[in-house]
Amino acid sequence: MSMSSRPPAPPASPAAPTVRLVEVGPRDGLQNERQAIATATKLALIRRLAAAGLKDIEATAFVSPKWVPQMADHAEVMAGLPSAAEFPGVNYPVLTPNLKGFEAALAAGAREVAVFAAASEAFSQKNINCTVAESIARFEPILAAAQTAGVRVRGYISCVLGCPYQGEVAPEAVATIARELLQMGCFEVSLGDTIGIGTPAGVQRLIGTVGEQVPAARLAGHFHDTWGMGVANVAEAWRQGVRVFDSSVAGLGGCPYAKGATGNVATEDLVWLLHGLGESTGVDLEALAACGEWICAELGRPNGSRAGRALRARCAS
Ligand SMILES: CC(C)(COP(=O)([O-])OP(=O)([O-])OC[C@H]1O[C@@H](n2cnc3c(N)ncnc32)[C@H](O)[C@@H]1OP(=O)([O-])[O-])[C@@H](O)C(=O)NCCC(=O)NCCSC(=O)C[C@@](C)(O)CC(=O)[O-]
Repeated sequence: MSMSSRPPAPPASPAAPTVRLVEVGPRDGLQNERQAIATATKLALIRRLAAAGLKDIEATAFVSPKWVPQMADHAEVMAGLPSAAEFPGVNYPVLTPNLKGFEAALAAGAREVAVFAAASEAFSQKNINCTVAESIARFEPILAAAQTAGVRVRGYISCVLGCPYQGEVAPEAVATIARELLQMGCFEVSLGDTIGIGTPAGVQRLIGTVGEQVPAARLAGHFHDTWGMGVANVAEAWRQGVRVFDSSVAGLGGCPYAKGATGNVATEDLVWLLHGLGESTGVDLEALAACGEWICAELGRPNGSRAGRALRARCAS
């Protein structure tokens, strides 16, 4: 391709981010990988993500190693995180399904945790072996202990746009759980399209309904890209006023309890979209794309980011 016909460079991101990106690659992106990934590789991924400018990097999950073996090295990951001197202002949240997980996370130095519920009873049983109401009750002592310890708690809701076991999910059910999580003390609720089945019309209905009970400023969008709607769904949620999005470098991932679900929307694709919308993310897209290429080579899997592949092709031309 000649220089003159090259596409425009990605718009640069000014210093102060206007949209917050929560990079979930080291957790959501890796939890479903069949091959055991070395802790050193996970830590190298986290370091590269921080170097690319990401400020919220979900590092691991304090879940049962019998349920998700890939996250069994959670304490080792926490022990090897970069220092605040190396990457100032970077936050490394972790998943905690119950008090046991929270206590282990706290002992390992976590300063932010996430509890995870579902808007579908069937998914709740498969994922955390309890009903939705039981899961909320399990979170109560986590929220209380976190408050005492000065730890922030994020809430996730899975299957907000459909369930792999149950099918349709009513936006009203999502709204009720979102309100409950915030009332319990979660600072934010991330709405998970776990199987990536939603479309922008569904996102519009969802945010409209949830927004009647919860301000958009307290919501995050967590879209998987299984059906190729990830970027479109982020754009719609953004249009509805959501300014926090979860994503995974190179589109890594999938959920162990949602067969066939692919990774999250790729962080590179989101950064390209958001910069194009005039938002700033604080992320260096080229460094991020290089990180995506590197982790895909490490894992021996294709790069799921369209923007990442486009940047690579441009650099190679
Ligand atoms: C919740 C449990 C633990 C219940 O699992 P359970 O088997 O019902 O737990 P239990 O309380 O009966 O305990 C059974 C054993 O697990 C141990 N145990 C109990 N708790 C823990 C813990 N925290 N850490 C380590 N070990 C633990 C406990 O000590 C005991 O050990 P044993 O006596 O048999 O040796 C289990 O179902 C679990 O770990 N589930 C996690 C599933 C998971 O990680 N899913 C993926 C993350 S969610 C997701 O990806 C969706 C999201 C967030 O990205 C948003 C979206 O896209 O939708």
